[in-house]
Amino acid sequence: MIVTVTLNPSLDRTIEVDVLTRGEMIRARSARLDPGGKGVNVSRALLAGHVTSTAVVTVGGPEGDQLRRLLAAEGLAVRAVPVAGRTRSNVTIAEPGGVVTKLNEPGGRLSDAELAEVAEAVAAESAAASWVAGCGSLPPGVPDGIYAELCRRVAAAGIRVAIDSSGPALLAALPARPDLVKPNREELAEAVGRPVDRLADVVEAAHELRARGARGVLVSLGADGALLVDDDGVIAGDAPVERPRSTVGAGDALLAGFLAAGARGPRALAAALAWGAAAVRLPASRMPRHSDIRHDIVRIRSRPDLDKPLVT
Ligand SMILES: Nc1ncnc2c1ncn2[C@@H]1O[C@H](COP(=O)(O)OP(=O)(O)OP(=O)(O)O)[C@@H](O)[C@H]1O
Ligand SMILES: O=P(O)(O)OC[C@@]1(O)O[C@H](CO)[C@@H](O)[C@@H]1O
Repeated sequence: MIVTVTLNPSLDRTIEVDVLTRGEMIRARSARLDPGGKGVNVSRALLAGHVTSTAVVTVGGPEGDQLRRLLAAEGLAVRAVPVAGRTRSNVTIAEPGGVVTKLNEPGGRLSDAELAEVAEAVAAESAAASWVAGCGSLPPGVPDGIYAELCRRVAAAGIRVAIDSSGPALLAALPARPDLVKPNREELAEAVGRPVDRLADVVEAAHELRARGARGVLVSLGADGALLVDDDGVIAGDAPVERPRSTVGAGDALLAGFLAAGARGPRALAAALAWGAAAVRLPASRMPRHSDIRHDIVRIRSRPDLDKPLVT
């Protein structure tokens, strides 16, 4: 059983267009609305993969009510914490070939009292959990140290913790020794303050995050696949997708696949890559079901070519 925590969930509207031209009126090909936010997506992917999960989310305003309805329609187990600020709406413009432009709102402000209610909800829901995953950006009013606090509380209860965030929230979480962090290439580069252009740079930066406290580092690298650095060493892999449809939520599917497969070693990395690739072949942030996942396309390398320049 895996608990996810999303402090800044969203309604994700995806609009498919032939081409995005700034300053013009564009007629869309299609539009769809999904429940969103990184932890929400991890729980949706776990549900699709038949892994028990509960999503702890803040919900506010009419958008929050709609988020609850969308999650209920998907059959997700949700612990909704009502808050005064309204749930944000994020927009994705998707062009053919998987090119996406995202517009993410900052989200409604959370008060200290609301954060205390989230902490209570996490404690209540995680009694039987093997992992708690804190995912996504922090809305206004939330201190950068919130994920560090989550790590300490969850670890004290003997439960493992994964953090998928960026910027100061990710940096502040490291000394609290998360069992896993899942930066993408950009987030990793920001965390170490230098560009990450080759696999060797990724390895070096991941080691740096470990030196600062993270026990395991799973770096998602878009079309370049993913790289795992933990106590067992370094492994990398990829799973090519010929016709990407939407990369939105692929990182969340990757993390879900990794946790679902035991979060260690080549087997977990291979599952992560298969789930991530399956998400990329689906529209918007649709999460893959068993029938969408292809394990035969995954290539795992225990001795990756470190000089290889990254393409995405
Ligand atoms: N073009 C692609 N081809 C094949 N696999 C891809 C592609 N893009 C993404 N993936 C898979 O999805 C995983 C996650 O992608 P990415 O690194 O873009 O995550 P992310 O930035 O965290 O995404 P998000 O925040 O939208 O969930 C990659 O590690 C890879 O396994
Ligand atoms: O603004 P954040 O919290 O960094 O990311 C939010 C978000 O872009 O992440 C998910 C995809 O990973 C989407 O469902 C959602 O819109």
